[in-house]
Amino acid sequence: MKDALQVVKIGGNIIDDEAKLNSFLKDFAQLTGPKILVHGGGKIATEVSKGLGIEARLVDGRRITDAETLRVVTMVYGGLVNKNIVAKLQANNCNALGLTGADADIIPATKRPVKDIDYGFVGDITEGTIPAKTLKLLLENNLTPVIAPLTHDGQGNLLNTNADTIASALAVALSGHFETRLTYCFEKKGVLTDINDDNSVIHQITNNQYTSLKNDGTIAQGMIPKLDNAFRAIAAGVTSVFICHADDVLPILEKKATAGTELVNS
Ligand SMILES: Nc1ncnc2c1ncn2[C@@H]1O[C@H](COP(=O)(O)OP(=O)(O)O)[C@@H](O)[C@H]1O
Ligand SMILES: CC(=O)N[C@@H](CCC(=O)OP(=O)(O)O)C(=O)O
Repeated sequence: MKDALQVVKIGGNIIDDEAKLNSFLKDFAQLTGPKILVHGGGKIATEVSKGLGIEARLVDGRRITDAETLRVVTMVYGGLVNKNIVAKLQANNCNALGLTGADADIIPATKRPVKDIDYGFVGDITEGTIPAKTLKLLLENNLTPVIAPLTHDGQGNLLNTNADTIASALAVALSGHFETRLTYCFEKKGVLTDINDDNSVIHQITNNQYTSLKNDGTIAQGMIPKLDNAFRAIAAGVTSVFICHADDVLPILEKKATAGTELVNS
């Protein structure tokens, strides 16, 4: 049987910590079969903005991206973070290829329309518009795409797009070609009933449980868009979706241990 495609997303709190990032990338490099790594980097973008005297503004976890901030995130996500990850993967014998969504037209998007809030240069991905062809070609040639959270509008403009959304959209687009597994890795053990207790992992979560835990405030902040994206992926044909600690990616995906939170479509 052909290996499943692994789409893995790594979040900003791990990327910001070199030792944790190195350890995660060493594990990721060992995953067998086709794989894609989508990275965030929001924390570093905020620090770099601050250093340049630009105040970072986020609404519901989404960065307001004016022209100056777009320049910062292009440098941070498309340059610094993406190329460092690629170099580290090469050191682990993983033939990585770093891309933004503009490269090879991997992720076309549209600038978010202004409603109550003007998010500026933030891109939304329309369902069914990601051409899977190029990624499929790269994967079939044993390359590992490393995707920065930048998309483009087809008119010469880069757009800033949440990395959790990109991971979900890519997994859905490729699920028509591969059995696809999506894993969100971050700095906690999974979705927790007590955010300060890593032993309170919810091992399986259904859509109904998610709604009630969101309503009572147990699930909050960045976990809300992450779970929205994760449930969208599973409803659209992605075989499995996990949310787990970056240290647990290998045991989970090699099915050697039960860890993290698995999403259940019901
Ligand atoms: N119930 C919960 N379980 C785990 N994390 C939660 C929960 N509710 C809120 N969070 C918060 O969500 C954050 C993850 O979202 P985010 O910061 O967007 O992740 P990432 O590092 O992948 O970008 C966690 O760091 C945590 O502070
Ligand atoms: C539009 C938008 O909010 N884009 C995100 C992209 C980076 C990201 O998603 O990084 P993490 O996964 O580390 O949070 C941002 O600029 O923060």
